[in-house]
Amino acid sequence: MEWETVIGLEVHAQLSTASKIFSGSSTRFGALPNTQANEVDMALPGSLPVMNLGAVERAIQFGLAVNATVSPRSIFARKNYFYPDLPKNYQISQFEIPVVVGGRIDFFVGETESSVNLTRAHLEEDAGKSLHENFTGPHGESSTGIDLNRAGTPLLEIVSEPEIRSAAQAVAYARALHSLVVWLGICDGNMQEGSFRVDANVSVRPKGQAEFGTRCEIKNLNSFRFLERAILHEAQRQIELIEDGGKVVQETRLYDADRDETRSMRSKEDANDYRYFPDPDLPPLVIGSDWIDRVRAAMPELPAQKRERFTRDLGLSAYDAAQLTQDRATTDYFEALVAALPQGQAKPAANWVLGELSATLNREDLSIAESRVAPAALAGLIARIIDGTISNKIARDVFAAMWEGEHEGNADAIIEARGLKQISDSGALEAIIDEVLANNQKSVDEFRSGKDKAFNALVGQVMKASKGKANPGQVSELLKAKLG
Ligand SMILES: Nc1ncnc2c1ncn2[C@@H]1O[C@H](COP(=O)(O)OP(=O)(O)OP(=O)(O)O)[C@@H](O)[C@H]1O
Ligand SMILES: [Mg+2]
Ligand SMILES: [Mg+2]
Repeated sequence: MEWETVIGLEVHAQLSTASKIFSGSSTRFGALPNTQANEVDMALPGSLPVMNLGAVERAIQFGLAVNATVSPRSIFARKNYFYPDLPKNYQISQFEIPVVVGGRIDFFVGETESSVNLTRAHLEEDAGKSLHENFTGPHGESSTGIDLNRAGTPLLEIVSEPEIRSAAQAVAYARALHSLVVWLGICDGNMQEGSFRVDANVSVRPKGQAEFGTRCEIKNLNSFRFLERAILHEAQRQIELIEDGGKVVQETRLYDADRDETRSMRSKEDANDYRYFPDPDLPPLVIGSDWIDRVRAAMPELPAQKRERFTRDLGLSAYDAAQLTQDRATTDYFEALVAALPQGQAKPAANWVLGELSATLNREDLSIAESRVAPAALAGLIARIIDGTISNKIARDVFAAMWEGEHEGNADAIIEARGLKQISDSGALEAIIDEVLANNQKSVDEFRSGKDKAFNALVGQVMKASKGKANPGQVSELLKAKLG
């Protein structure tokens, strides 16, 4: 039987506020345990939560960026459950009316355009952390420590519709979401530190069946690779289970990266298990249109707007535009490069950024902000290709020399010093061509007897004889004239 995987993702993005969502404690990562937990975070009797407007503002930014509805009035609710690192025994979250409703993320899966609708995004607080390592109790027994530094850290939980149909699409969606929140500056995106965590809901159904299968939820995936592996494994597990006559039970599972498998954690609680009810300590969150307008006015140009501008005004393909807007630093670099080039040269600029520059950065494991060739210097190199001084092939060598800092990374100085100027003088070219023709009689004969390939071989020989410096277009013309 052919199976289809159905996936919906819940993403917890930690909002980049300096203090917690309902208290004044710092959210800085890495502090000593419990040095950043005050009476609200510890749930001492009589303490009351106070809304951090910075967190709300970031939620509004997100809502605007994904074309969602920002609720004029949303409600905080208590989600009740017991966990040692949740001192109130409930988490403040939003249930019936979240701050952001709907919205959509557009992205590419490989070179194919795709989009996923969002159900909602709501504000909530994070829990603390249980530390199971290195704790010994008074009688030498092993014990668990509780660190409440993370308790009350602001989260935006972004919930997708169950519209995703493959692990690759899930990863591409999560990457797009990640790059958007980082772009907006509302989340630092640091996955190792847990600033962006993904829960994957996975079910399978026979292809063509309308109803969804029973979902399992794999919690807290903190890398894109784990997300992909976890979904692939979970879908396979469910398919095998059903084909063996079993039934999927709704549950929460854990992905074990070391063993590369998912494992049951607990049977899944439903919403009513949490006994949600409006938190009487917090008034409804009211967001007026004036506030939304102020946030909108202060928003940076969004990746989607840049993409549109790049395709419309610069004539780039949608794919190139998407690649160039994956993060702000790449976009900034590309725009500086285009600005330093004559008009109409966006395409070669894009090719260089996405080609040679990206490859070099990858190889050296550097970010584009750390590029050893600045946009203005790269523009100097591309200008020499455009005016025919050097070929694309030679330009790659010059780029490598610029990268190594030769002649202070100045393309012109390198071309001059290495004598790389393209030979466009027809007298000089003809001399080389005559010699090549004399030495390659076989190719000449083949060409005359109708083998077109032989022509390319001759062009190649001329390029080789000129050490790559011959102007290829001119070589081709001169060759044609001589052979024709
Ligand atoms: N049959 C299904 N198969 C796969 N995904 C599903 C299915 N049904 C729902 N989903 C997805 O599961 C997710 C449910 O998230 P939601 O936050 O609404 O509920 P929850 O997981 O019960 O809540 P929480 O984990 O926050 O307590 C959504 O992303 C939704 O698209
Ligand atoms: Mg959820
Ligand atoms: Mg969930």
